[in-house]
Amino acid sequence: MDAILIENVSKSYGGVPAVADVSLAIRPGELFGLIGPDGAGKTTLFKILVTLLLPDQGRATVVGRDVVRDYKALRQLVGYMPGRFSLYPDLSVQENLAFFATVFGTTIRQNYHLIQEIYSQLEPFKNRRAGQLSGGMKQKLALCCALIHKPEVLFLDEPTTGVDAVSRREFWDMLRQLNQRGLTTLVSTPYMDEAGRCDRIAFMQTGNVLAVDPPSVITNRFRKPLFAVRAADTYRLIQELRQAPFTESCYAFGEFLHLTIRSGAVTDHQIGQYLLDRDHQAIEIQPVQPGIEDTFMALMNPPEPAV
Ligand SMILES: Nc1ncnc2c1ncn2[C@@H]1O[C@H](COP(=O)(O)OP(=O)(O)OP(=O)(O)O)[C@@H](O)[C@H]1O
Repeated sequence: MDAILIENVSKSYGGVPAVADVSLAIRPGELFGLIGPDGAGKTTLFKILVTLLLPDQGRATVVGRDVVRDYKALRQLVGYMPGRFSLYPDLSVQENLAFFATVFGTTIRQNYHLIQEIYSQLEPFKNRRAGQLSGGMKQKLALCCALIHKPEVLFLDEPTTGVDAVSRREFWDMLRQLNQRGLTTLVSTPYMDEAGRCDRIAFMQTGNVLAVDPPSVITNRFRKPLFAVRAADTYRLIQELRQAPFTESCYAFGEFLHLTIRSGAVTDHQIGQYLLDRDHQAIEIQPVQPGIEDTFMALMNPPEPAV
């Protein structure tokens, strides 16, 4: 049995589709990532799966329970960490946790072993108001609150947005540990580097799921030559590379531009010559291995068919 099964689910707001005919199956014990830009429909899909929103069409089950018909039973079985701050800022760390435990008819003591490792980092601040915690600490507390009733499936909607890089890495280490204890986890993120830490990922854009695979399979599918290019005048560089006959796509990537080649062999030397002919200065060109972000860009912007 799939841990999460989504079959042709659609949801619109005032006639505008937010989730469009999405089907997806997530296996028990998977750490599954939903990757997509703002507005892709990730939050809407999460809300449907945790029974906070009704789908317009299609059906979905979580651990075999229907998200519409069995919503009451399901709420006990899922843990949900919403994207926006979900804690009570005026309650202390300990009071927040006790509150969530009580809502689910349990106590902190009963399930303390589940959160012990994470909560031990919060314990020195247990009397501090949640609103006064750092971003990383808030996120750890929200995770404890989502786990305190011993859910079978954990839903985390952009848990690391706005959190510093070190806390993000720590958070993913915690997710992997929880997952190794058998917790199925669906996590959404706009950060491509985090996608690589999932067992499988689904790309989502404008309500549609574009591809589902393990991260390594996704990047292996990227077959076009890829170059990182940099020069003194970035603005002119991107304009002129986009006009070049050999260019399929060109987009900003950190301090460089990533350039994919239309077809046929173009060497870094030929690209360099094209830029020298246009008086570019301080040119750097190197072939690079595609990452998940490159694959995502290729999926989002498929090349126009040649006419
Ligand atoms: N309550 C609502 N009323 C109207 N439109 C909405 C509502 N909630 C979401 N939308 C729209 O539906 C689309 C999908 O939104 P959703 O929040 O599910 O995407 P997302 O991938 O989670 O993005 P974000 O990270 O910005 O939350 C967006 O175009 C959004 O503007």
